[in-house]
Amino acid sequence: MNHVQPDEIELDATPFDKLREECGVMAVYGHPEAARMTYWGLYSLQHRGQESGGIATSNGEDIIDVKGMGLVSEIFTDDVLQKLPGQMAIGHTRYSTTGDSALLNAQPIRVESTKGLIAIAHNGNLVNLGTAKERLERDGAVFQTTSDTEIIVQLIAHSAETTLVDCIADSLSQVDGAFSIVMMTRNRIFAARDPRGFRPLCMGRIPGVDGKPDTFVFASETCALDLLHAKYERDVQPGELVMVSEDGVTSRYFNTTTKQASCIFEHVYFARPDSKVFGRWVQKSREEMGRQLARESAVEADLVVPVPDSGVTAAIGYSAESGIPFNFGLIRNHYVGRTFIEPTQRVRDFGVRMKLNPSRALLEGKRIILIDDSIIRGTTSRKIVRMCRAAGAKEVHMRISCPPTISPCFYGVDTPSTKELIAANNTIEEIRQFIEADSLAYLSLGGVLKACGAYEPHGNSFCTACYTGNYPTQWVDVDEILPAVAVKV
Ligand SMILES: O=P(O)(O)OC[C@H]1O[C@H](OP(=O)(O)OP(=O)(O)O)[C@H](O)[C@@H]1O
Ligand SMILES: NC(=O)CC[C@H](N)C(=O)O
Ligand code: SF4
Ligand SMILES: [Mg+2]
Repeated sequence: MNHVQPDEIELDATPFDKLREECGVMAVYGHPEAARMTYWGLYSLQHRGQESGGIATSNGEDIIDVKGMGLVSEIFTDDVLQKLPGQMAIGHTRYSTTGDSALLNAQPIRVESTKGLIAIAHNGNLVNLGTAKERLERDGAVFQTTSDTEIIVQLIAHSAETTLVDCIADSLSQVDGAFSIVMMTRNRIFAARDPRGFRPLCMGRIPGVDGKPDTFVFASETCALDLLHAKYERDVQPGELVMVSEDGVTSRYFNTTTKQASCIFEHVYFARPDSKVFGRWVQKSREEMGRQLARESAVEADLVVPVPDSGVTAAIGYSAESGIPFNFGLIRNHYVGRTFIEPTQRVRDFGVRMKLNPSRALLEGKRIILIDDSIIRGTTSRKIVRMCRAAGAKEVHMRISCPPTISPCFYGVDTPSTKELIAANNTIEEIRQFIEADSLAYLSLGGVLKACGAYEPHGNSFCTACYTGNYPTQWVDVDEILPAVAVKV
């Protein structure tokens, strides 16, 4: 066995200095308070990235941007928002997957190019950086940042096409990997998704009052539209480039031949349950994952206990299907963020204890089933199993609402390397011993796909590479993706 052994807690550790999940993007076209609307939207997308945030606005003549490290609410005070005039805005919340976590790489990235001023915000990760960047540098491109996102703008600037929209389509057809992007020039907004549709991106509309034109909104998740009272219209489709200008909304496709591979982990963990992602409610998928898990791995017990926050919806489904009562046996401190990508093991251990605390009144003398969405390093599970036993639980059974995570992600999720993924290096029985549970079971791959509607008519096709090691793109570092020892189920 090759376990990471949790160290003892170090009280002077700073456990929450790097809370990183995913990126979130927002765009608003045609609103007198575009910056403020974008700010509220980003607030709803804060769970997708907490390293840095930024908003760029256009007043028709110039693009002004404000970016900072930290949370959206820390960067954008009322005074700051006043400095962002204009009826168009794009925004971003970041955790880095390419390039440092530094202000330099915060987004939106604003570039004065041969094709005019362009600002861009990106969720996802490009996987053919080497070839594209080298070629651009040979052609004289000077990069301002170390992030992958700038490549898209440099490709636009160096495109031989004549119209801007053709240059954008040309650029997007040369990059590979995951990109849900919003872009802005002085007078237009663009929104696009990579041909596989890895990451979500939706479009909404706020009807204009008193004969004024409608406002168009783009966001990573529909929960951002709700806050703005924007009506969800549709998703930006994989391979689609949407443009909003004073002439209205137009759309074209820059790729129609690549097979869809939307990220299933969005439904398992990342997205908020109140969001519709890839045209499907996350709530519905997650509840169904819990139901399917109960059908696949039943166990006798007195109580179903979710690991908050991400395990809650699946636990509701598990309880409904099994008939075993549900209750919050673990209480979450809401002032602590996500823990799975904390910088060091010691810090992560401490983080789990600060974040979750058992409710002895509910657990004492009970046989409990803990439901979580994933085991990444095993830190959370091991800690909480111990905590629950210390709080008097008689038996602790662990159920996970997705298959074992055996391979890292290269498409915008900062999963740890293969050697840190517990399921890449241990059997399920070994993991059970490590987390000290009475039993452990994962949802099957077929089960998670079914729960996400993949087998329904017009169901999505998903990327499941973190469970299978089968990556939908070719441009990945092969050494890194091969599990040290594949999980023996
Ligand atoms: O095996 P580990 O390395 O401990 O990681 C797994 C845990 O990390 C995630 O939750 P997280 O605490 O990040 O966020 P959440 O509050 O949204 O559930 C995930 O939902 C698991 O609970
Ligand atoms: N997680 C993401 O979507 C990151 C976007 C981009 N690749 C960056 O690193 O800044
Ligand atoms: S590898 Fe996993 S996390 Fe990454 S896009 Fe595919 S399913 Fe999503
Ligand atoms: Mg969790």
